[in-house]
Amino acid sequence: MKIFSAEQLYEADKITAEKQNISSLDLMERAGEQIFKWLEDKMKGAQVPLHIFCGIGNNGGDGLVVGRHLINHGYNVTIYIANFTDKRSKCFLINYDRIKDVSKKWPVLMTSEEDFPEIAAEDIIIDALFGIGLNRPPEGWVKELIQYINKQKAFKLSIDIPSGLPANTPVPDSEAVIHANHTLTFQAPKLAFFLPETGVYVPYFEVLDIGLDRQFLMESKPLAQTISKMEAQQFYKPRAKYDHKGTYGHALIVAGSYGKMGAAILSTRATLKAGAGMVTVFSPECGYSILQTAAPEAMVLSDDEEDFITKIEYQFDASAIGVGMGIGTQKETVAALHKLFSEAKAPLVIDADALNGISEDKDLLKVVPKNSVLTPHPGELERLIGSWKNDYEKIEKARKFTKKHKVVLLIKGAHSLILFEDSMYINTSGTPGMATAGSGDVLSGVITGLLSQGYDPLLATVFGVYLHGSAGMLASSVLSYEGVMASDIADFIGDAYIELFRQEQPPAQG
Ligand SMILES: NC(=O)C1=CN([C@@H]2O[C@H](COP(=O)(O)OP(=O)(O)OC[C@H]3O[C@@H](n4cnc5c(N)ncnc54)[C@H](OP(=O)(O)O)[C@@H]3O)[C@@H](O)[C@H]2O)[C@@H](O)CC1
Ligand SMILES: [K+]
Repeated sequence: MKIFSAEQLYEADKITAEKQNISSLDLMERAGEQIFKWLEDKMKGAQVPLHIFCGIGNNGGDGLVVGRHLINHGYNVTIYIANFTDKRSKCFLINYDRIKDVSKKWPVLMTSEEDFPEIAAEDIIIDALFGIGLNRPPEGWVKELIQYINKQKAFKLSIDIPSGLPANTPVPDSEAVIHANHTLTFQAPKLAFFLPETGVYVPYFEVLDIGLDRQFLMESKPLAQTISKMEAQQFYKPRAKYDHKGTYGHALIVAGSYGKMGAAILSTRATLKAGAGMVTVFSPECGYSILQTAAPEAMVLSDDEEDFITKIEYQFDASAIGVGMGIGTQKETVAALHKLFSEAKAPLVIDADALNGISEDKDLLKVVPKNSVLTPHPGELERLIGSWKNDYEKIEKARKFTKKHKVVLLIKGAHSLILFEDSMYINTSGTPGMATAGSGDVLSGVITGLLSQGYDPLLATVFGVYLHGSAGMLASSVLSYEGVMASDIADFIGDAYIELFRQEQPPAQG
């Protein structure tokens, strides 16, 4: 799914009105009706008190449309207008006026803290204070209203975006944002929903299609693209009957050091599970017996040095190379990486200690081959690109890095981000169960396994991250979030492939 900026959505709004020959008011009616239908479907007439807090812009206008439909259908509704300026939008005013067609109870005008209402824990709050038009921090009693709403135990449903949160720019005041339980957003998800600093305000959201012009949306370059099952299905390369193990390549995994052989086992197993035809692991001597026992399907080459890697030698044409998992940053190891990077003919996945090596030794960065995949977690990323003030600055700096070094950058997190040239992909699979040691080693293995089968580096990364997250979700569904270990994620990669094409069961009749 494409993610657009607030500016693009305003533009889409304008073009839609022109092309469909409708007014902004009609579009607001559509948007409000969609929210109403969603609520009606859940509430089915229940008389739970609903408190709708409206601003004076078009987000407030949406709130008024929802309120009108709810009142019309006999729901128990109170509408409040946060009258923070006199500059009310035209569509707001028309919908304000329309309330009198359905009720004698005029909305409550709020002008200070004294107007804040009592709200019971069982009630429902609908937040229509600010939408994507927020352009400065909420101040004074409006900020207090947001904080007052946050203190309530009642369920909070935000319209379009939690009020106080901008769609795709930094939060002006993190103490003045609605912590929504659920958000119903129009047409496309907003970038803020997926970033670690702002995603906390949007634990759950649904996208409501309000029929904005398809052609405009298709032709506009989005800020980012989310990857879910539908997109991932299209990435899959089917296998042919007469393919053999050579078709899927011979991957090289360079991993492990004394006390960290687990990283080598996990990435090796994940490379095989993702479908590489053959895998050879290169490790220090201490890893030889361990790997032969723990990963019997793989071949093992070992260094002369017992505890860490000092020179990486292999006599075969590797189809892909995954390097860095648990190798440490001994200076001999970093020197061996120099040679590996300079001579490598296969696409590379560079992870963990190999990334730390790059951050410490700028000469090593110079020999990273073009189109390599770098897979930092936030700490490793900071060592690569320096610190950032907020998630948007992080993305900007990371993008500069990918363009300068011509690499694919995968920033790991709850929603991993993949940056390459001007594109950004956001993964949507995964669970908190994957926040466990070794999960990253499995991910590097999956991407290496896909590269080995001929997926190009960007596709291998985007698809690999999706499969890894899906394997984590499947493992969590059987083992619980707490019970999932990295080796379980590797074990469920096969299920993640099957899940790609599993049909959703239709709901049972009656
Ligand atoms: N195409 C679409 O996607 C569709 C969008 N629709 C809906 O429209 C929403 C966007 O509406 P919007 O542009 O009127 O802005 P919104 O967020 O309601 O209000 C902000 C207003 O308040 C002001 N203001 C800003 N910051 C402030 C602050 N801190 N403290 C005080 N005031 C502040 C600012 O005015 P200013 O004072 O700057 O003149 C601005 O006018 C969108 O989220 C969706 O719900 C649908 O109806 C249909 C299709
Ligand atoms: K809102």
